Amino acid sequence: MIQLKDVSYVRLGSPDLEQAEQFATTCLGLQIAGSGKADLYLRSDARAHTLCYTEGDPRRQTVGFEVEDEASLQDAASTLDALGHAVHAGTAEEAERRKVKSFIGFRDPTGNHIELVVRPERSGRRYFASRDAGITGFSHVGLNSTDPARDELFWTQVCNARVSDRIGDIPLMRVNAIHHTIALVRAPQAGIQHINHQVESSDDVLRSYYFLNDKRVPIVFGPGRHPTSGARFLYFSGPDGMIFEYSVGVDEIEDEATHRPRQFGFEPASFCMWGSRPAGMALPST
Ligand SMILES: CC(C)C(=O)/C=C\C(C(=O)O)=C(\O)C(=O)O
Ligand SMILES: [Fe+2]
Repeated sequence: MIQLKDVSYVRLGSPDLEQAEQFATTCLGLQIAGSGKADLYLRSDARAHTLCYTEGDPRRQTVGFEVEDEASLQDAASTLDALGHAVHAGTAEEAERRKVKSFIGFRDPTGNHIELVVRPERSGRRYFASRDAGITGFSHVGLNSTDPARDELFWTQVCNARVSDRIGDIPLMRVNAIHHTIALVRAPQAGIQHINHQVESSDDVLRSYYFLNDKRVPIVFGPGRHPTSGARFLYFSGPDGMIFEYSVGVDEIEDEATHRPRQFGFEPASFCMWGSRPAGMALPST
């Protein structure tokens, strides 16, 4: 079984790196960690980077997950290969661009591009926000799925993800104690459905609501509270239509052995217990 430790980074293609930088620093609040030939690295926590914009097609989206060590990476490559997933062994140059020791790439059953990485770099310097959004770190992703039941089996049986809760057929899955690191949302094609950063307090969520409204950043859901993880949240849209989420107060699963996933209906109240309705997100809005 592939033992995922944590989500590590997201790589997003963008035709306009200047616009991406502007949004990431003045709206989202990430810190520029450097730029390469066609790469813009951004930090949100102690890691050297957690988001990288690369010049190119916005449909090129990748999520990186950390595995324990080189042996685990090689085991993962064999497992995926045996199951018929084409596995790309990252070159030294590609690994350097990702600030990791080594990595492999493959596609999940929907076609999402996934990378497994060993020894992602941390920074000796603390994260210093470009705007005071209160970000404490990159925490989870929503992934599109053309068949959530099939993909849930991939993430839970081929990998070590465990379902914390379900909303309709959307599984919210953890790979460590945090309520979820991956959510699978039904969609017609592969892609990242949303990118979550944790913030320090509910005040940060609400402050950003007013701040982003002032900046004319489209708010697509919230402020609200998820009955699933208990988190207070705000979703807004960034360059190339990518949805970003701030949230605070995500539950931790206290007892791995006894936790049973709860089933929530596929209805607005399951996404927000305060009554906020998603607008422009592929979720039930009425
Ligand atoms: C998948 C939808 C968008 C969702 O937001 C559902 C719940 C939660 C939560 O319980 O915190 C998320 O943040 C999430 O799954 O991303
Ligand atoms: Fe989320």
